[in-house]
Amino acid sequence: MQQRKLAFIGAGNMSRSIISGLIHSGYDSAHILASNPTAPRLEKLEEEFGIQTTVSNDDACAFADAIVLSVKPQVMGDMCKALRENNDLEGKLFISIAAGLPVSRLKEMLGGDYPVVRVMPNTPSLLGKGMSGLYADESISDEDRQYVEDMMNGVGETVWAEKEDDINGVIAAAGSSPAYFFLFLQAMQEEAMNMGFDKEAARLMVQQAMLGAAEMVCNNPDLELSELRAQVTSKGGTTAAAVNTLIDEGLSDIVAKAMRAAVDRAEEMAKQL
Ligand SMILES: NC(=O)C1=CN([C@@H]2O[C@H](COP(=O)(O)OP(=O)(O)OC[C@H]3O[C@@H](n4cnc5c(N)ncnc54)[C@H](OP(=O)(O)O)[C@@H]3O)[C@@H](O)[C@H]2O)C=CC1
Ligand SMILES: O=C(O)[C@@H]1CCC=N1
Repeated sequence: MQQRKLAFIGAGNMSRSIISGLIHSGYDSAHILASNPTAPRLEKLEEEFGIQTTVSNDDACAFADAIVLSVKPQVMGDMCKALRENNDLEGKLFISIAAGLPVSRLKEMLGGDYPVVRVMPNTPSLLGKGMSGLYADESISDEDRQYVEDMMNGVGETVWAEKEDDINGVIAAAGSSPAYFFLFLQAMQEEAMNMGFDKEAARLMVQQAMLGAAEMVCNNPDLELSELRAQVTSKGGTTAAAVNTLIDEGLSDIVAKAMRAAVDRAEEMAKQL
């Protein structure tokens, strides 16, 4: 992997997840810096990963060859405005992980035709189990593409989006989806507690079942998901009773609507911000 000097502007949940994955994949901590207006998050990152930190985005800009724009979409405009007013941005590669902000809008915010690659990661990057969608337009050099791909492969799996709009599909399927799984597990934990298990036992059961199921999916790429389900489902048995309830209550429809809502929200943000 090219060891460029990499700055994260915005040291929140997603930056921490990527930084953790990068450090564990061998990225030199001396080549990573994070900036954030409040110090506590920075102190934690320094302690945990030995990276450099600063409360000044301008110092981050001066340090970096590549800059991950990792603030909330709603503050991106103001943050970029200050960045372009105080710094020479020529020669920097920008990597935006923000939902709903197209490359064209990011270039306007940065005030020039700088190279911008979009990455849509997810928080399991923290454990090197991330899933990221990448998008770069034709102006981005092969070297820059490779750098971003290698960086995100260091923290999980990657797919390139052919069209920029496809990034919104990545948000629905992978960026936001860990939250869907957490919600599903939470509902299962709660029901297990209603059945009399204490909180810890309820959590252990649902998390271990999920982990085993996830590993079965990953270890059997040739088996359809429906086949894995069939292997658990005895005719006239308990699984059939549960699964038929989920199907009859419209689970597929609910999931489709939820994913569509994520895409709609990303499209709405693109118009508003
Ligand atoms: N969380 C996720 O699962 C995913 C998030 N994303 C994207 O990642 C980006 C960050 O999200 P996330 O990490 O969840 O959000 P967080 O709120 O956890 O992190 C944002 C960070 O930005 C800091 N910040 C605010 N203003 C500035 C500024 N002017 N300059 C520098 N830093 C600033 C905040 O500091 P403080 O809180 O101290 O004010 C905070 O630490 C978003 O654009 C989101 O769309 C993409 C994929 C997945
Ligand atoms: O909720 C959000 O907008 C961000 C993008 C994907 C996950 N978190």
